Amino acid sequence: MRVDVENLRAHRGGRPVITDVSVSVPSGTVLGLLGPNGSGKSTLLRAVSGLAAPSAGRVRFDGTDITSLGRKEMARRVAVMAQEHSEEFEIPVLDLVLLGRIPHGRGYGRDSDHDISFAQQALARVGAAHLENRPFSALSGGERQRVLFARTLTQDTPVLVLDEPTNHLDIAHQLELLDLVRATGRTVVVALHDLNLAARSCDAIGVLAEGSLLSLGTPDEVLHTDLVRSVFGVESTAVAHPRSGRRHLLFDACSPPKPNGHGPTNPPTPTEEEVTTP
Ligand SMILES: Nc1ncnc2c1ncn2[C@@H]1O[C@H](COP(=O)(O)OP(=O)(O)OP(=O)(O)O)[C@@H](O)[C@H]1O
Repeated sequence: MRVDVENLRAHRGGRPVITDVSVSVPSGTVLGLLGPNGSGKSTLLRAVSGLAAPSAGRVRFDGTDITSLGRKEMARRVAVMAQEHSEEFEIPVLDLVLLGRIPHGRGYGRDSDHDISFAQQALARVGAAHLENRPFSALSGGERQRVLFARTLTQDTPVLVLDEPTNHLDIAHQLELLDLVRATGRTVVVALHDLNLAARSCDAIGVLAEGSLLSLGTPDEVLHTDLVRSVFGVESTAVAHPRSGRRHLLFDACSPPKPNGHGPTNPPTPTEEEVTTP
């Protein structure tokens, strides 16, 4: 399912936080959103998933304006993994994951064998099958994150919206989760903070700064040392990964702040040697 964001603007707390963002995500591809804290990634994801109405512009799924879709129709098209979750549920993990089946007609009666098997398979895919009878509230941060991703998979939607899904995960589980995201073949919009992980796992990268889409393209097109300096205020060196050949950024130090103390300096002429990927 194709996702188109057209001239989107969004306010939070009465303040504009997304200004005129347009981006298209072809069916079955992964768009990674990068940007400093507060740059508007979560706000954009909330608009894409229909959780918050934009102040202008629109989001289309396969050409259909999502404002014309009912709640259940949306829930069959897009599953969301939010950054913050207040679920201190005492309920067993399997029951929490089964909530993902609600848009597919499950009432509040008994779960069907098909739904249970679907949820168990999702738990197995995220390496959490052994947790199915544990109370969700008694899990570690990383275990919760994997269970919540299993619930997202269990919703079985063509679009996934994931807000920092690798939070709390150890490195093996970060790589596993993002490989799994790709392997689903769904259309994915995912906010990430790790630039190299994003480069490894996304077809396209969009960089947000102060609510604007500053750069959009393939990871190799976007992730350059000058962009990293100007957006994140960090000096870096780009090298070719010795095994994959992919562009990999090594981070050195924060750039000196501007004289007014706000943010990084304007990018000077790059001094780092940049190794071009083959
Ligand atoms: N509930 C809210 N009320 C008022 N302002 C908000 C609210 N939530 C977010 N904001 C503001 O909107 C702006 C964008 O926030 P958003 O959460 O979209 O950024 P983000 O890029 O996802 O940040 P992070 O990387 O820290 O998760 C920030 O300036 C933030 O302070």
